[in-house]
Amino acid sequence: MSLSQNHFDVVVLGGGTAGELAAAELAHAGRDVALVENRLVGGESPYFACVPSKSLLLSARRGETWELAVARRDEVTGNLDDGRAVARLAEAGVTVLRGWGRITGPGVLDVDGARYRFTDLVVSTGSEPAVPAVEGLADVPVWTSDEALTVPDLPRRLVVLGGGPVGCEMAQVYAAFGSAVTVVEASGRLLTAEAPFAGEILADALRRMGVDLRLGAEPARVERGPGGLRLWLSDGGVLEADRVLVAAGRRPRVEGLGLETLGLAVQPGRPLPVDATCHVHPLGSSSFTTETRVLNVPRPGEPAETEMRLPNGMAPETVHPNGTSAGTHAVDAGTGHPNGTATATRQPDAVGAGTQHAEAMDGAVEPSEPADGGMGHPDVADGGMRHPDGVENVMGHPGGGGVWAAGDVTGVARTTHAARYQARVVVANVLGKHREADYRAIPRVVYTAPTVYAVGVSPVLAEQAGLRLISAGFDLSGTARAAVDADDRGRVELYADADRGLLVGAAAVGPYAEEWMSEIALAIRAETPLSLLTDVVHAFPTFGEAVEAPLRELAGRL
Ligand SMILES: Cc1cc2nc3c(=O)[nH]c(=O)nc-3n(C[C@H](O)[C@H](O)[C@H](O)COP(=O)(O)OP(=O)(O)OC[C@H]3O[C@@H](n4cnc5c(N)ncnc54)[C@H](O)[C@@H]3O)c2cc1C
Ligand SMILES: NC(=O)c1ccc[n+]([C@@H]2O[C@H](COP(=O)([O-])OP(=O)(O)OC[C@H]3O[C@@H](n4cnc5c(N)ncnc54)[C@H](O)[C@@H]3O)[C@@H](O)[C@H]2O)c1
Repeated sequence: MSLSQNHFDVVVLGGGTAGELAAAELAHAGRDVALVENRLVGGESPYFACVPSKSLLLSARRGETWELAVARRDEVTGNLDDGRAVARLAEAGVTVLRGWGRITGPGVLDVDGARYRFTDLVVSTGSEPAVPAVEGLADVPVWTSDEALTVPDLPRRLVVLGGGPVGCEMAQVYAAFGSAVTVVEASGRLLTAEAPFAGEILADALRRMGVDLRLGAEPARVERGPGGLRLWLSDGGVLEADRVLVAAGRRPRVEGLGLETLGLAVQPGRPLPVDATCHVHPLGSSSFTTETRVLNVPRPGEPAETEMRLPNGMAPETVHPNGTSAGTHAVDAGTGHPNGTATATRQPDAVGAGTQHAEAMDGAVEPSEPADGGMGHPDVADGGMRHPDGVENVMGHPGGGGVWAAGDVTGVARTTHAARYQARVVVANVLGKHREADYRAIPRVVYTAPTVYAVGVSPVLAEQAGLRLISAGFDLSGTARAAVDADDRGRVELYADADRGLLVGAAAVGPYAEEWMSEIALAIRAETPLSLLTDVVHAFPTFGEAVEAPLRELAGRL
């Protein structure tokens, strides 16, 4: 039972991929949950990011017209109507609070002037585009991916700032439909975080489409010229454009949330630091770095982070040894919503009447983020335990409640699948079933043609972390499938940790690499011995056969 009429067991701040999933699963598990969303329930992925970009890329591959591509894109994004998503949450028993949510003190939430109370808080506020400080840029109309993926315009000349995943996908889309595209990338190559061969093959594919790549340059100044926009580059080049698309990275959304009132030292544009359970720590108290998250091994000179490791053979979800009786949390798991009706009459403190429930219940088209989209049945059992490590100090609740975070706001992995994974970790821990995230094998995919797939440790990361890698590669042109498909662009590289004798990373460029490389993600995550991997038989003729030779080579060298 709730402590009072305006009290929720859990408030989920931000209703994107992570928030939607966490809210639905916690409600399924019987918790009294409110989800606060300022824009569209579903967040970036179904409306402004993954789904529209993949739809446009597919239309480009099929050779459709721009008009057809835009119509198809708008259909799969449900014409930006989140009614169906809201209805699904209501059915799960989640109260959707529309507006900007802000924490005003321990256990207190303000949503546009209405006040609520809560025990646990899940921060899933996502990220926003980072706009570089370039003279004149703020004075001219620019696109971010939000506009590039929602408007019907096809600029004649498009300059894309940034050659990361967003910049490369968008450059390919607009070039395919006829825009004259220039990509300005500050570093010397595309996809700088990945193995160099990946960016090189992609650069070649984009150049063949007519994309002008200005690598190692950045804009120094932008201004309106007589016939459009003019950009002066750091390398002396000058570009004319009708539109500038900023794809220069994203910043975790941590400002204006009131997290400081919980004792959290929020830094603008910096991720909320979380531990392996996705529990938020005050800055400085967490020693986790991106490198150690991905590597799960200590960097030279760093103490081992045993929390992040999984003992051999142990499943990732384990019951915490201390977790069986720590809870004095005032939640009655038996009073959840049988079918979503219980939340419809909730009154906020500052609002006298009216419902705070989902607004738009009758949306037309289902945004097509695949699979359970946050509405799947919870994959964790209920429990009465609380997080054991001092959460009450942060929240000011003697005896219960924690601050958790999932998705882009954590700065970890920053993909939809990672957001969902972290949301599940949060759900388990809020329910008192200790679960730790393992980020060793989260795939990173750029859905261009050819596709770029990477997982685990990249050569760049290994160098930063001082890890000794042994690598072996194979060109897709060596497979029979490439001959059959008349498409021989691509390559696979596999990376093993020389000291541990294990496969720890991989990169592949090629048609549908995101599908046939999944087994490598499993091999990395499961720490499958190379001797076993070399015994796996692949169907003939497939691109998947390309991993066999490098696996044998690595096994022979280790
Ligand atoms: C162009 C582009 C393409 C991408 N393509 C892919 C892809 O193909 N595959 C992939 O895996 N990933 C892709 N990504 C990344 C993916 O979109 C994100 O990792 C994912 O959407 C993050 O989900 P999230 O729940 O953390 O945040 P979001 O989906 O951003 O949700 C956060 C939500 O919180 C709301 N919010 C924030 N603060 C408040 C507040 N105070 N009160 C109320 N509401 C608030 C926001 O309105 C938003 O709806 C892409 C990203 C971009 C930009
Ligand atoms: N398919 C996918 O999974 C997918 C697709 C798109 C985006 N995403 C996610 O979206 C996030 C954002 O992607 P992104 O590509 O915007 O960011 P990014 O940080 O990956 O890449 C940004 C690029 O912009 C460059 N840059 C920065 N400032 C610049 C400047 N002033 N001039 C020129 N270049 C500049 C950087 O060197 C970098 O290469 C990523 O975290 C990514 O994981 C995922």
